[in-house]
Amino acid sequence: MAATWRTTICQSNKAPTKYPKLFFATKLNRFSSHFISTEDAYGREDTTPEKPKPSVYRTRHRGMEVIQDPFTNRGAAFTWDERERLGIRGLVPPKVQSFDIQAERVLSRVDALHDPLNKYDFLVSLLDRNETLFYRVLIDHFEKIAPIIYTPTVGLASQKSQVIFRRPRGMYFSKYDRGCMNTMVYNWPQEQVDVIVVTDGSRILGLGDLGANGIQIPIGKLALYVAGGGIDPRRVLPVVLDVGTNNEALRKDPWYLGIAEPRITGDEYFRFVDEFMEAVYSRWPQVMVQFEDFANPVAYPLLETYRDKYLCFNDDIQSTGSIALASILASLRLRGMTNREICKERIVCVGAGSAGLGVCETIIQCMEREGLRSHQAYRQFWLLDDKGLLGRGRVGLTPTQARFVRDDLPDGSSLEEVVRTVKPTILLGLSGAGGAFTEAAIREMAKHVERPVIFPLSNPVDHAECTASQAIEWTGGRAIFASGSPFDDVEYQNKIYPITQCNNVYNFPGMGLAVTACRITHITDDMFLAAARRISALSADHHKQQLFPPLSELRNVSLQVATAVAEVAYEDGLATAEPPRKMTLHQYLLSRMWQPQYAPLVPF
Ligand SMILES: NC(=O)C1=CN([C@@H]2O[C@H](COP(=O)(O)OP(=O)(O)OC[C@H]3O[C@@H](n4cnc5c(N)ncnc54)[C@H](O)[C@@H]3O)[C@@H](O)[C@H]2O)C=CC1
Ligand SMILES: CC(=O)C(=O)O
Ligand SMILES: [Mg+2]
Repeated sequence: MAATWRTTICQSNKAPTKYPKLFFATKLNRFSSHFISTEDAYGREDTTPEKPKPSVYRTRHRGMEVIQDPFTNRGAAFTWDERERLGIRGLVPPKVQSFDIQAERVLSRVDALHDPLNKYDFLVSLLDRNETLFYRVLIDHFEKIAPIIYTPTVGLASQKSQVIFRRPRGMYFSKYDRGCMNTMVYNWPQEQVDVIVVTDGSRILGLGDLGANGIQIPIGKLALYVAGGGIDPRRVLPVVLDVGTNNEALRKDPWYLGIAEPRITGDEYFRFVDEFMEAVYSRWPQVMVQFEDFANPVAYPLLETYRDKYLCFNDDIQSTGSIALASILASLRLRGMTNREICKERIVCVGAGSAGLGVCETIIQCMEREGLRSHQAYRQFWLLDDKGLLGRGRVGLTPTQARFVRDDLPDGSSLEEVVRTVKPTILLGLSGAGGAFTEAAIREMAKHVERPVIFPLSNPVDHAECTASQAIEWTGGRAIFASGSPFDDVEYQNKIYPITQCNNVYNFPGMGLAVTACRITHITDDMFLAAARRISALSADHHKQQLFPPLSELRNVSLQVATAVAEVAYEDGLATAEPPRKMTLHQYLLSRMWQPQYAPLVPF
């Protein structure tokens, strides 16, 4: 983060008379051709998509401060005017390098590195130096860069966080900060924050309790909010709640940067989170909070406590539910069926934690809207956890799990037994247990259905319940496959099978854009359902067997999600911003997307 934070953005639509040359020197770079809207990074101007109006960045920094602030730094790309006016002449190499060349150089450095963790380290250090360039490269090369700053490599980075630590990013609230959080939030240098992603590190991807190392996940998610949803990078805040860790190896590691004590639990834990939420909303009443990677025993209670009180959602429960539903709806289309036929699906879900339950509950909401009664919808599901099928007689279930208890098979039945009896049409994996979809189970499933839908959604890659090639091979090429982490396309019997990534990244950036731009006051299940339907409708013939567009189209998908969410919000009276009359909702949201551009940098 920058040493000082005095840069602001000029909101003016008028050419600043003082610096006419600079203003007219502004060029639209190639992002503009895709996302022509406004060059105002905060997007508050009443600009039309057809007539982008350039803005300028104004800064109070001078000299080295300009270079050390990642929001104003441009490396060797400062123009001569900027060098002159900001006092940096002689502090940067004499050649004015173009943004394109800079991006090319970054990409070649990434390609030259072989170890994924080194790539991660290189990219995060770029983020620390030059945010605009980082986002330019990420947006232009989502498919290459996202797997480094997001799953799977972010998992490795979380495990090694104490080794690769360079400088802090985001905020840490520890159990020793109790009583101080109300004042601590004012230590964050930005006046405005639109999105907070917070974790307590208790269930990081499928890797378990990683304590304060979990901070890498909010950092990665927020990078995708910016790149995918066009959220202003100055207005995002990654947070870790360090309530201790039950990971003994971390506690014993002298390099570990968190509190090396067991986690606080029960009322003490919930009071801690309460203090955090109150502190955050006392400073930023309109911020959206995303709960991320909280272990199941606390994830649902936290969501239930706060969903009506604050502007918040749980990514693993709600966004994952939305994207999994989108994948299923898209698979219906591939199978030549209508959305209504979702009611006939027999769904086996391996994993009955936050994500598994969130996904199944979202599908049930969709089935209900397609005409099934609630109890009928629940009958279409068979859930397994680490003890096997959730059956009658099982003790210790949460209220949500208890709704899925079956009495047609014994409690604890294995996946193979369940598949043999149930003959599922859809097999979901949200267990974090790599390899949980056995060859026997998948071959058995493939005996009974023409197009088995197989979604091992656990992250990172080696925690997926099966690989893409296993699913394709064991079903003789008939599987409709999607995975949580990216897999390469599969070649099987001289045919290429493109692989869809089914990850909540297709959902949350668009949610953030809609909430921020339309000032949505409350996030509802209907918004997630609308997002799912919109994403599923994006599957197109040109994507062949892919269920929806590849990650390279994340920005457009996010815009579609935002539009669907905003439509619901306005209809339900939950959006308070008034988009300019001359714009459609879609145009307005587009105009609000931050773009990585070097707008002319001028002194205050
Ligand atoms: N693709 C995506 O967008 C997302 C994927 N996930 C992934 O889902 C996985 C689970 O996440 P949560 O539900 O939040 O975790 P959780 O800890 O709340 O739940 C895990 C569940 O899996 C069960 N389980 C563990 N080992 C098992 C085994 N061998 N066989 C059957 N069940 C087993 C547990 O009993 C528990 O019910 C993680 O790997 C996570 O990365 C989570 C959110 C989004
Ligand atoms: C993708 C995600 O949120 C998870 O694996 O937890
Ligand atoms: Mg997660």
